[in-house]
Amino acid sequence: MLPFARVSIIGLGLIGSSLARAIRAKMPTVRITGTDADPGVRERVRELGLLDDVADSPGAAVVDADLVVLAVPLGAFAAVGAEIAPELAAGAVVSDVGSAKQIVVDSLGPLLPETIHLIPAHPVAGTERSGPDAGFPTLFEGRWCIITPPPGADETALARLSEFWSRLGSKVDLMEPRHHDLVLAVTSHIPHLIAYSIVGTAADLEGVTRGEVIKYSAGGFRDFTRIAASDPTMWRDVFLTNKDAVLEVLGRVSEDLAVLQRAIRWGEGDALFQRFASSRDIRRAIIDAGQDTADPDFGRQH
Ligand SMILES: NC(=O)C1=CN([C@@H]2O[C@H](COP(=O)(O)OP(=O)(O)OC[C@H]3O[C@@H](n4cnc5c(N)ncnc54)[C@H](O)[C@@H]3O)[C@@H](O)[C@H]2O)C=CC1
Ligand SMILES: O=C(O)C(=O)Cc1ccc(O)cc1
Repeated sequence: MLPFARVSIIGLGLIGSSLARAIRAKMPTVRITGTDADPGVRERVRELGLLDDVADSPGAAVVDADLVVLAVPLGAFAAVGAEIAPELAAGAVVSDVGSAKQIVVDSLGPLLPETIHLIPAHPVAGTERSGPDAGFPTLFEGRWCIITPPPGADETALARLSEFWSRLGSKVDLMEPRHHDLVLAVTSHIPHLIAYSIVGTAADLEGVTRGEVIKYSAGGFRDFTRIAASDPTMWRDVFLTNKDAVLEVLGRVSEDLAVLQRAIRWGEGDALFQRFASSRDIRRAIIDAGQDTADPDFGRQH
């Protein structure tokens, strides 16, 4: 039996539209409704035929749904929560795909009626692109989905959401929300911050023209520009909502950079070598774990 029969998706950009496509592909009998604040996005999703019904408001989109998934930037969660709360069917599961998790419990929890089960989740899968045309049905295949149930969460609701993501091809892990935020600060949020920073530095550097940066960009810089092309609204909200963990990790990154700076200044080749050699080990471990999405074999190992 399917874990959910009527799924509603609020926010139909990269992740929301990928979710709709994946549900269509893996659970074709599920009825999918949803909405987006942008009328142009609603129109495009209607043209693409991704949903059974595109509603004009979040309230109308969630009526009768047994699973509601918020796929909007984290800064919009409280507003969406307030709009859907009065319309939710008793017993519905409310979940999300947000990149930070404690904020979801804090912002949505107090707004939802007692009959509703809040089970936040984060598919650790995405790209630097946004909008409904950027979505694709295989986005979640072979990727982790981290579920962060609040203390005392309903076991049946949790099991149904785990089954839902498994059917979409994801590997499911459970984590405490604050721990998720610390782990993702180091593996995703700080790397994005460094990319935004280094691309900004290159653009502002006196004595090097923008034309030279573009013409002579080596692979490393090009990889940073891909990440730094990610959606500014989404990432502004990630840093504002995962502030504590990001600042904690950023403090460590600054200290470690200062150590490297000092080693370069004093010609400490051994220290640089040791550091670079242990970083290479982490890269190899990622490839061995089948987590390198640039690998042409990615997905085949799963
Ligand atoms: N982009 C990525 O690679 C990943 C993003 N996420 C999370 O997924 C969520 C959505 O991100 P994307 O799909 O990438 O962004 P996106 O920009 O492609 O789509 C977001 C959509 O939400 C809509 N929206 C904004 N405020 C709204 C509101 N109040 N009511 C209804 N719709 C509203 C926008 O019009 C837009 O179409 C974010 O919370 C992000 O943290 C999670 C995993 C990966
Ligand atoms: O495109 C990339 O490199 C990403 O890192 C995608 C991504 C962005 C945000 C998430 O919460 C999860 C994955």
